Order: sequence, then C-alpha cells, then structure tokens
Amino acid sequence: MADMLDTLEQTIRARRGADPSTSYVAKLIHRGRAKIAQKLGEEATETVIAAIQDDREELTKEAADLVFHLIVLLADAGLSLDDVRAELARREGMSGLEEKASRAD
Ligand SMILES: N=c1c2ncn([C@@H]3O[C@H](COP(=O)(O)OP(=O)(O)OP(=O)(O)O)[C@@H](O)[C@H]3O)c2ncn1[C@@H]1O[C@H](COP(=O)(O)O)[C@@H](O)[C@H]1O
Repeated sequence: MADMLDTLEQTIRARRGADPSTSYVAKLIHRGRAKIAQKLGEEATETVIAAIQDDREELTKEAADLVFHLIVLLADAGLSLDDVRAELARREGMSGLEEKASRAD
C-alpha cells in the first residue's frame, strides 16, 4: 500500500499549477514562499498549543495541518519528503556526537 504522505505529496505536486480559485495548494503557492512559511509557522504554533493543553484530538489535527504545510513548503523549494528521509537516514548512521557536529556545519 502506498504511504499516505507519499500520496499526499504527489497530489500537492500535481496541484501546484492548478487554478488558485479551486485549489488551496495552488492558491498558497501563488501567494509565495513567505506566505507558505507563515502558514507553517501558524500551524506549528497551533500544534504547540494543543500539545501544552494536552488535547490529543486537536494535537492530531494540528499535526496533520503542520505536515501538510511542510510538504507544500518543501515542494515549493524543489525538495521532497525523500530528501528529508535521506537526511534522517544519514543521521541514523552517525553516532550522536557526529550527528551534532554535522548539524553545526
Ligand atoms: N490535506 C490538505 C489540507 N490540510 C489543511 N488544508 C487547508 O489548510 C487551510 C488551513 O486553514 P487556515 O484557516 O489556517 O487557512 P485559510 O483561512 O484557508 O487561509 P489563509 O487565508 O489564512 O491563508 C485550510 O483551508 C485547509 O483546508 C488542506 N488543504 C488541502 N489538503 C489536501 O491537499 C490536496 C490538494 O488540495 P487542493 O489544492 O485544494 O486541491 C488534497 O488531497 C487535500 O485533501
């Protein structure tokens, strides 16, 4: 079965050039990188609030919004979830100290 995030990423990529009046992804990308980043920041804040309030249902919804907007931002920047996976896999193969040093580069 295809991973849900991979399917969503494909849909987001396909919607980038769609009509902004019918596609939220197209509308957001049309508004530019700074707007996408702003939305990601808002969703991150809402996720943090839900976590602090220990509201598991709201936390799940806000986390979904956060991941969705992160994929939109990555797509707009010409990056993909595979790039993030590769970075995480690279870190997994390192010792803790090596990983910390590589992030400081
Ligand atoms: N997963 C999502 C998804 N998650 C969140 N959102 C949208 O993110 C927005 C966040 O809510 P806000 O109130 O913060 O934003 P807003 O008021 O709509 O926008 P602003 O004017 O504040 O910028 C809402 O409009 C949600 O509908 C999503 N919009 C689309 N998708 C999926 O993305 C795919 C492509 O969607 P379209 O581009 O609309 O075809 C489809 O598979 C959709 O299911």
